[in-house]
Amino acid sequence: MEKIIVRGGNKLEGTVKVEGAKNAVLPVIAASILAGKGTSKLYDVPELADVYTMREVLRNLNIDVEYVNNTFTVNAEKTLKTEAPFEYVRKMRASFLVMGPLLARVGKARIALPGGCAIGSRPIDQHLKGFEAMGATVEIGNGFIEARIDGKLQGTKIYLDFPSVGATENIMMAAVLAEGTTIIENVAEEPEIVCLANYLNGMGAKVRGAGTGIIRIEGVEELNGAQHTVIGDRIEAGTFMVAAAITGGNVLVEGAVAEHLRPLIAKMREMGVEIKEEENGLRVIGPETLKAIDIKTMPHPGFPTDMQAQMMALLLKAKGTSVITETVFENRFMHVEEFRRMNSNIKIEGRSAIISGPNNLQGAEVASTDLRAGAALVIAGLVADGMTRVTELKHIDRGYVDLAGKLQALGADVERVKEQVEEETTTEDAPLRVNTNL
Ligand SMILES: CC(=O)N[C@H]1[C@@H](OP(=O)(O)OP(=O)(O)OC[C@H]2O[C@@H](n3ccc(=O)[nH]c3=O)[C@H](O)[C@@H]2O)O[C@H](CO)[C@@H](O)[C@@H]1O
Ligand SMILES: C=C(OP(=O)(O)O)C(=O)O
Repeated sequence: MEKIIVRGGNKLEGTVKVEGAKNAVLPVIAASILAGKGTSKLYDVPELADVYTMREVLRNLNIDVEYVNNTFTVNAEKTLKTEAPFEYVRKMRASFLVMGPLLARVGKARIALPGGCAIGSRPIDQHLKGFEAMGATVEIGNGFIEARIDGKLQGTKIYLDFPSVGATENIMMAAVLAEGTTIIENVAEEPEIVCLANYLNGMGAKVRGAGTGIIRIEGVEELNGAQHTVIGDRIEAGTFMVAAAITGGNVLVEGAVAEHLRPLIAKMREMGVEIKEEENGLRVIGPETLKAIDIKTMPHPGFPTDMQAQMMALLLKAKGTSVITETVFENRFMHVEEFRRMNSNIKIEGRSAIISGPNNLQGAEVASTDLRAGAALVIAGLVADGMTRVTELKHIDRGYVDLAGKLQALGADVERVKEQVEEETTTEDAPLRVNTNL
C-alpha cells in the first residue's frame, strides 16, 4: 500500500501549473461517442485514474481510443456496443454519462446502477426523468438500468428539480441528436457545462445558454469528431490556493481562472488571504493570522462542495468559530473524523460542521475517505506538528496528477512511499502526543 507522508512546517513558494479539469474531461470524453463520423482530438487531458477508467468504458463500447501525451483521440464510427458494466461504474460514477450519448446515437444503453458512495446516496432520478421525457423507456433490474427508444429521442421541455451537474450533461448529450428542440430548465451553470457545450457545438450541435439556468438545444441529424481543449481544473487550482494560504506561503497557481473561482477567492479573501489576479493565473499569499468565516456549499456560482474539505483544513487554523454547511451532498463530512485524529476541534450538527480554532494540528495516520478529503488531509499535514501519513491514495489519484510531487516542487516536505519505507521511519519521527479534542 502507498502512502503520502507529510512533515509540517514548510512555507510553499513558487509556481504550480493546473491540469485540465477532471470534471470537464469526463463528460467531454463521453460526448465523443456522439460523433458518427470523424475523429475527435481532445487536448490537455489530465493523466488521472478516472480518465483511464473512461478510456476503458469507451473501448468496451467498441470505440477506438488513443491516449498519448495528454491528448485523447476518439473514433466512434464502428458499430457501438451499448453496455457499461459494474466494474467501471463502481470505480467511477461518471461512467453513467455514456447513457445520454448512447441513447442518442443507437437508441439503447444498459449501464450498471451506480449506487451510493462515501459522500452520499447520489441518485440518478433527474437523468432518467430527462430521458423519459424525451420518449425513452427506462427499466431497472439485475443491477442495471436499461434505456431504449424506438426511432429518435424527441425534443421537449424538462425542468430539473435540482441543478444536477451530471443530469444537465447527460440530458444535453441526449438532446443534441433528438428530433426538435429541447429546453432544459433549472440546469447546472458550472464552467464544466460550458466546456461541454463548446465541444458539442464544435461537433456541429446547436446548444445555447450553457452557463445560465436554461439551456436550449436544437437537435441535428448527425455530429462529427472535433478538436477541443479542456478547461483548467478549478478544483485542483483551489486545492493549491488553500495549500499556499495555510502555510503562509507565496504561490502562483498558473492557469487558475479567476472567473471560475469567484466564490473561493471571495471566501479566502474574507479569511485574510491575499489573492492577486495575474496574467498567467492567481497569486496566493498567506497571512500571519487567518480569520474564522462561515461557508455554505451551493451549486455554481455558489461555493463548490468539491472545495469544502480543503477549506475545512484552512479553517482549522483560523482564529475563532467557523461554520461550514454542506447543502449539496448529505454525507460529505467523512474527513471530520480524520481531522479529529490530527487534534482538531470540530463538532457536527446536522448538515453543519462547527470549527473552533486555531487548532494545534498534530501529525497522525489518516485515511482519504474520498478524493477531496484526501487532498484536505495532505493540506492539514503541511502545518501539523510531526508526520502525517495519508492512506487510501486511490481516491486522491482519481482527481490529482502527482499531488505529492507538485507540493514537493513548491517546497513542502512531502513524499509518496510504499508502506515498507514508511514503517522504517514512523516511530521515531512521530512522538506520541495527547489529542486534546477527542
Ligand atoms: C464528475 C463530476 O463532474 N462530478 C461532480 C458533479 O457530480 P454529480 O454530477 O454526480 O453531482 P450532481 O450535481 O448531479 O449532484 C448534486 C446533488 O444532486 C443530487 N442528485 C443528482 C442527480 C439526480 O438525478 N438526483 C439527485 O438527487 C445528488 O445526490 C447530489 O446530492 O457535481 C458535483 C456537484 O458539484 C461535484 O461534487 C462532483 O465533483
Ligand atoms: C466528488 C467528486 O467527483 P465524482 O463526482 O467523480 O465522485 C469530486 O471531484 O470531488
